[in-house]
Amino acid sequence: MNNQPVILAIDQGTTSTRAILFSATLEILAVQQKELKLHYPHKGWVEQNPEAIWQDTLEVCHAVLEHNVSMVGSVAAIGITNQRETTILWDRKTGKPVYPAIVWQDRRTDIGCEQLKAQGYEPMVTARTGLLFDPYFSATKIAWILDNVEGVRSRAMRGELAFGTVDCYLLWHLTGGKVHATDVTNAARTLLFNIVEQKWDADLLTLFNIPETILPEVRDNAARFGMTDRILFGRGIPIGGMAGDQHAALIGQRCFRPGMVKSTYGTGCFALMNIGSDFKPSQHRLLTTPAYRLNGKMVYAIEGSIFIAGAAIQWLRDELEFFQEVAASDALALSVPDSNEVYFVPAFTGLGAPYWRPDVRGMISGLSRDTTRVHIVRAALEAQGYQTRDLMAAIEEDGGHHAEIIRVDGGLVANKFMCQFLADILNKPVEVPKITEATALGAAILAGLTVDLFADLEVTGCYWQRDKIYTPTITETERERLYAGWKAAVQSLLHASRN
Ligand SMILES: Nc1ncnc2c1ncn2[C@@H]1O[C@H](COP(=O)(O)OP(=O)(O)O)[C@@H](O)[C@H]1O
Ligand SMILES: O=P(O)(O)OC[C@H](O)CO
Repeated sequence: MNNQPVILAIDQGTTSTRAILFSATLEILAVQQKELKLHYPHKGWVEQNPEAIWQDTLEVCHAVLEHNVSMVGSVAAIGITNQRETTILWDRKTGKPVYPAIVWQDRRTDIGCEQLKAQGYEPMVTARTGLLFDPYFSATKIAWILDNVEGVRSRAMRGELAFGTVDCYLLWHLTGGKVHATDVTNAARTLLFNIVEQKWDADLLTLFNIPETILPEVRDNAARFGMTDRILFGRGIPIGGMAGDQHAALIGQRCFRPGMVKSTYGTGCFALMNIGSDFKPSQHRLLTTPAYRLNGKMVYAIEGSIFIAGAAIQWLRDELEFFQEVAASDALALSVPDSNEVYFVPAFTGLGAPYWRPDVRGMISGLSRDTTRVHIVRAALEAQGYQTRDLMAAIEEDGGHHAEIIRVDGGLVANKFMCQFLADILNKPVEVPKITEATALGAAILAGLTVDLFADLEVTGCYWQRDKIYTPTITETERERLYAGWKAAVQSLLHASRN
């Protein structure tokens, strides 16, 4: 019988939805997971069904609690973390979405972003939001729904509709439609939230032609977000933590000191460095974003965003049918000494930082008669290292700190070849924690803070444990030779796409 308090973390990712029960000493007690479908109705469009997102969330929460009935009464708080930027508009009365969720990877608004850039607005937007014009962020997705789905703009103007990223949509449903709120990290990914003044920005709302009536209230990451509707779990449970998945992973990896870096390899890859309490716009086309805000005090991070990481391995599995399980890619990559000069640039949905080219698409180069599928698999895993290397020096310069070590997490870090290659190409040690579910862990920490299971963030540091460390093994000459090949491949792609 377990009478100790436990925390339920909901991690709604792009590829799957997870519910994880954590003990008060932050060990994983139980996990339930369900894969989520992506839909590609047109080239460059990526959508998900919001109702499936909510139903899957409820299903995994019920499953994890049903399998651990003794713990149901012990859930002290819920923490929510989520794929960011993905945009949902729904009817405040019925909860029904007015359109599918437009996923962060969706590129349908790239021309609109180009036009705004050409009109010279980008410096102002970067100074206020830390972001730049790219279809990645929510604002142009919201505007697209308002402008393209019949009747939606007038319903929004009448106050009938609510906008939210996935965290906000889940909170609304978990509280039975009572709370329309988000947290500062998710708000910061919309292009509408001023992260210096920490409020929705009236000029940006005008620029994107978005009515304020649809926006949620913005709260700290550890806050009383509301109680779950009794109908859902038989009793009201406080929702105490909320953060976008990359910010939650920074917390889960305990990167509490300026200069500490984590890189999460899930569907995409996102490397964040904690830069402390001063806002600094990037000089290298990276993003400045809230790391977290607690008791009203903001800590910022510099972020490098890579759109495709694990998704490339899934593509090899599902579309090319190279293997049945993504885990098989590890042994395959290790079965050859190198990638035989093959480079795989996984720009399926454009290139993110530092290139920001929504128009380009993926490329596999260097194919010859003796290329095998194994070389392509290896090149796809190596691409994760190269993409991270593209960001690291810029993150260090923007952040003003040398990163001694990189803490990694996410589904892909189960792949030993990928982790070793990352250490080799970055020329830095790569640390894998015992709990690689850093995202859910971060949400659990935030929820635990609100219900006083932890006095402050720092006390949770003692529960972080390293599982493995990968150290560089290749020579400088080899490292630079490999990286030069990657740079040449990316340049040829960028050049070909411009012509
Ligand atoms: N052993 C592995 N080797 C390579 N890729 C893997 C491995 N295990 C998981 N992945 C990839 O990791 C991704 C899932 O990671 P996860 O952190 O759950 O993602 P998300 O939070 O985006 O849903 C998938 O894209 C999958 O292809
Ligand atoms: O689904 P993930 O874990 O790759 O994360 C998605 C990001 O939050 C998008 O910004």
